Amino acid sequence: MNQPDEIVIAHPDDWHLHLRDGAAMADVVRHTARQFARAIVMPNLKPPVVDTAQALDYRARILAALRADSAFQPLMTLYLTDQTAPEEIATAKASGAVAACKLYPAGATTNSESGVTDLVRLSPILEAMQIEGLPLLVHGEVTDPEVDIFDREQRFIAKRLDWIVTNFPALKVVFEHVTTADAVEFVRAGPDTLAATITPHHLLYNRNAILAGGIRPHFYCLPVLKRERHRLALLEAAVSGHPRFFLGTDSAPHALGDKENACGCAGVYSAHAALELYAEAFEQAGALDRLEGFASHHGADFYGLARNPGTIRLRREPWQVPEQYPFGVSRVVPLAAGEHLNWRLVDEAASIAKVDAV
Ligand SMILES: NC(=O)N[C@@H](CC(=O)O)C(=O)O
Ligand SMILES: [Zn+2]
Ligand SMILES: [Zn+2]
Repeated sequence: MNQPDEIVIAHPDDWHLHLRDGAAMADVVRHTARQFARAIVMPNLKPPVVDTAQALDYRARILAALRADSAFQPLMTLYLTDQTAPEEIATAKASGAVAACKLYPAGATTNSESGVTDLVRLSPILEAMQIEGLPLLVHGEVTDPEVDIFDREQRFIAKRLDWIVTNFPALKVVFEHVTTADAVEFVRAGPDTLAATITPHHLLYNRNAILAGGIRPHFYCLPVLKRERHRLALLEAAVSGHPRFFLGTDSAPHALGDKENACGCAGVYSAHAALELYAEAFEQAGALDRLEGFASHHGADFYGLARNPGTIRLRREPWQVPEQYPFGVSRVVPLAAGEHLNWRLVDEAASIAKVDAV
């Protein structure tokens, strides 16, 4: 098979990212800024980003943490709660800085304690978002402790997501970090207002990575990795060229001690090598030519934003991923730590900052 040594694609965006805050954020944001032009920044800080004023403050802290020559643009999100006021939606839209609102079912994932407990009572907010044209981003898992953790996404589709899509036909909905064949099918069969992000870890690993041969907390995330059949369905969707599947890393760093713990946190850190990891997955599927649509076109088109000018270049140049990166007062263990990746991002653009390993 013809194996290219270089890939040049339009400057991509990350449509699902956790940057955290403070000193830890300063350490991770440059990893994202050297790869992506823009990113949808998740609002699940402690306390969460629940209104426009907080989103603007957070945005200013992100911009302050970037190198002076960086052109990276954070696209902010609001964290919906039972208390979100419908008026807040118009304020958010008018700010020009808030690109979407995030629905965390209460208790579904990291820092989701303040999330929504009753979807039907959220109707006035969803109505306002539909009118304002603000997309809804969904962590799609039911939280019922009776439901098996491997079935929580699938169950969410029938019990919740279908209801949202049916009742708010003009609302743009992104089913975030999909992990199952069921989710892929639902998005494919759904209207043009429904899209999904796919992470690099769900494309590259199945649930054996967490549990076979020992328990590996750095592969633990939510929704949890699924069996191989689901990984293959995600890979097929990502490389299919379908415009409603696009890149969202869900890069979610936690301090080493919070992962390697008797009750380890959910979240995988992938921002250090996001494009390299996606390139690995697309090459495995023999579909490197589809990477650009997935990484650089589909997301912008769905959000109704301009595609980025400029390009980035990946070279076939095997390199070893560092075991750890700095993370505020701690360290973070990245995805594929110590492993060799075949592709490497070539730093070219003036806006691309060098990031040093530990
Ligand atoms: N994906 C994760 O496992 N964790 C995310 C939250 C989320 O996206 O659900 C985090 O903030 O750590
Ligand atoms: Zn989530
Ligand atoms: Zn996330």
